[in-house]
Amino acid sequence: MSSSPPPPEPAPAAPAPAETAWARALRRLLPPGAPLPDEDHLDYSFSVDLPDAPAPAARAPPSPSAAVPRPLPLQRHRRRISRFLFRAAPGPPPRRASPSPPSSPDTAPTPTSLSLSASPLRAPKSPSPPPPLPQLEPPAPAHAAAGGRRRACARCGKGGRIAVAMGILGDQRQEECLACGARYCAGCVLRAMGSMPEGRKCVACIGAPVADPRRRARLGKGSRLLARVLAPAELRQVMRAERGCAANQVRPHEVVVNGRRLLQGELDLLLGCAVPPDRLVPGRYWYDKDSGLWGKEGERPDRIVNSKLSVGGKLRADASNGTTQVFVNGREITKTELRMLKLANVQCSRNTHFWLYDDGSYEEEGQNIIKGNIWQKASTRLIANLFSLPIPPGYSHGLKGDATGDSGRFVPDYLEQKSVHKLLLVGLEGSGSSTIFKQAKFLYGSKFSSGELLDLKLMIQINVYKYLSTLLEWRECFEDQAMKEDRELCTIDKAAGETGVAQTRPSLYSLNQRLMQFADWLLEIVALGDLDAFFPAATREYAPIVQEVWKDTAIQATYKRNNEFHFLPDVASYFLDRVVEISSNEYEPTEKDILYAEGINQWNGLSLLEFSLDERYQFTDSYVDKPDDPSMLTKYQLIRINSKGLNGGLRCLEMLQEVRAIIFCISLADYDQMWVQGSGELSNKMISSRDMFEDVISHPSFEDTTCVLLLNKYDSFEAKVNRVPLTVCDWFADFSPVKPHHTHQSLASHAYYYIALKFKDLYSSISDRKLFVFQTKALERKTVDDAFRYIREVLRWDDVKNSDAFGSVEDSLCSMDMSSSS
Ligand SMILES: Nc1nc2c(ncn2[C@@H]2O[C@H](COP(=O)(O)OP(=O)(O)OP(=O)(O)O)[C@@H](O)[C@H]2O)c(=O)[nH]1
Ligand SMILES: [Mg+2]
Repeated sequence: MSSSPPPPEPAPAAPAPAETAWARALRRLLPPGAPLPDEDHLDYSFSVDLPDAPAPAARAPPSPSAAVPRPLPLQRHRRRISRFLFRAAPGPPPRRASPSPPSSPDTAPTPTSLSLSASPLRAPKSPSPPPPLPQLEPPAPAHAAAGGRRRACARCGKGGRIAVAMGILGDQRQEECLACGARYCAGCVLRAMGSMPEGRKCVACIGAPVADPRRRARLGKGSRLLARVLAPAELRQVMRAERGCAANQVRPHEVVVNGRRLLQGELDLLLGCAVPPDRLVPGRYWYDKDSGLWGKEGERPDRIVNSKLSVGGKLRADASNGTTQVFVNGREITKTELRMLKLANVQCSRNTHFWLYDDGSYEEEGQNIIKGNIWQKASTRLIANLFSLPIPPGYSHGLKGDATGDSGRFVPDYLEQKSVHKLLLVGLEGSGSSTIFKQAKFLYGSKFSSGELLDLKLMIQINVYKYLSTLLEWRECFEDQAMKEDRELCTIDKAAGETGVAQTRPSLYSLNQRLMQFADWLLEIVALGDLDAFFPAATREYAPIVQEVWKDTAIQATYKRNNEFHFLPDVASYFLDRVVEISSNEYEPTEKDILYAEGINQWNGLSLLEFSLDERYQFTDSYVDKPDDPSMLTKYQLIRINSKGLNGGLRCLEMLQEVRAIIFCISLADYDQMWVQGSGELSNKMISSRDMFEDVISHPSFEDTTCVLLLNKYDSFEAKVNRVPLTVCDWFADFSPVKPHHTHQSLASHAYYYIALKFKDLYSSISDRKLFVFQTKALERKTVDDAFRYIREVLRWDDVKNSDAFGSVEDSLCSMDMSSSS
């Protein structure tokens, strides 16, 4: 908090006398007493939670008696965890920066001001914060702001900047002519554009081409204004005409293929073939007739179109600016293509010349022997997909089932030829990234296949043994500790003159001999790293004894002290309670088991999920003609890499091309947890997450990539933060919340905003972009759905921001959904 500027003081509840209609309406949307945000400095870049929980005590930090376990060098234990033993009491109270002085309401941030700086239009009673979707427009593009009149309606002259600001509340938006760029307000658009036989064009512009190529991005995409003035069926017809009419198509002379301008017949051939270049815009392209590879001049291929089309000139060796000295059909390929071929085990030394055919088969020039088929292997298609190289459409169907797991479900049709937003989901182990992935699969993907379920089942079964071994290790530590104390007592008694031999007695943590034998055996296996090998043969055989050990009073007593140790997930008891059921042959993981399981499959490395989201967004009345045309839906590809996969200097991130957004997942509840870093050092888990976050966002591959931070496990965090002070994490040492009486902000919300701002500050110190933050409880599906819709809005807003740089898309859908955060 200290690093962020002091938030504005809460405004008085009554509206100021000079308030505008805009301000009055906005105030109705805000919680009582909330100050109006500064119109020019709205920040929607993080979601907020205006809690419905009653306010706890006025001064928030919990008492020092809620001591947090601190590291205690107890003894060198023979097993791995002893080094990391912690105990709660007796021991020094948690270290705090200093007893925080009572902060004055003037200087400390108030919950109200926090919420407002975050998202003023957040509905107060929602359990999880929906994306900040005010019906506000983004700030005027630079040219419009400067010119003012530029936004006036070309017919009635009304509008301009203030009217657009009024448009925040709904009814003064404008529509732009695709040809000349004139803008019309809702009242004039139908008169100015008539029946729109070619879509959004002034009557006088009918027949004229779409002058600015950047306006092409809007072709066929509806807008809120049109949705208001036209009936849905009419709007669909207009959008279809806009996409399909001849005048709006690219013109032959605007398209250069292999160094030659196209003729009308060639363009017709290109656009009329079964797999045409998607959304062809004016530009210079190269085309490999034999393989069907197609790309922009000087760049790697970006799609595969029909082969053998007689269009354009001859393919040149330097068409894609390759520098690899490896040639495919006469073109020197790019480094990315070479990397992909190498990973696909295609032998390509320097000066190799290949012939590649449209079915993926290839041969070396002059040898006349087909050496293989590059598209046949699922792994090659995956790699191509990750490198954003195109894949032929024919390969998405028949071979879908030839690999297991999500990473085996490659590339449905749309992935090959249409634009897909790649979302990279990462986070430290246990942050919940795989839970979010699984929720996304439940929400938008297909059902878990039988192969995937089997993987999950094996993973759950083996994890039960891991949980038990963790408990057994801690039991040993506690037993040693208890015996040591007992011996000390005996020594004192002896010194006091009592007779008898000082003998250590079994403690609460002692196991009987039979169980002890099993425990020793299991711990040996774990210590040797053999659990995976010994499993799954032992599952069913040992299930009854695992159950017996779990129910034993010694283990239950150990489990009761689980707040004193780490590395045991909350879900351990959920699965251990059902060990016999889980270990049976017939066991099938339920939906809840799948979510609770830690991971996605046994390898738990890389997983892919392709999906699209329903365009009708709950917080807006945005309109897209989706029902008729599913191809209009934006497609996403969620790529989840677990933290182990990111080890080794994040090298695998270099392979990922064109990632549209990083979704970084952090568990809020990690602030008091410990974590063994790659170096073997023990550190606070939140700080380890922070370090990983820094590494990922400063990776050169993601310089221009949008980042959304998901602060997950808010449920655990809410429960924990009242017990364990946030300040136990050194990074949060200056957290000192103040609770003004007129708000109902809980300590958890305070702490959440504080953490969000810490990350935002960190991000802005590294990047000149804005960090978007969203709160999730990944076990609650709705919050994950909200998170993905939020991410969609962030990306749309990004698009609008970019388009606004060209001054062309003020009226696009996106502009209504997400306002500026700059
Ligand atoms: N209480 C609570 N538990 C959660 C939440 N999200 C995930 N979990 C649980 O936390 C555990 C770890 O979550 P994962 O999704 O496996 O974490 P991860 O980031 O995938 O970690 P790795 O797979 O180990 O890299 C699982 O048992 C989840 O059920 C949450 O929001 N609240
Ligand atoms: Mg996991």
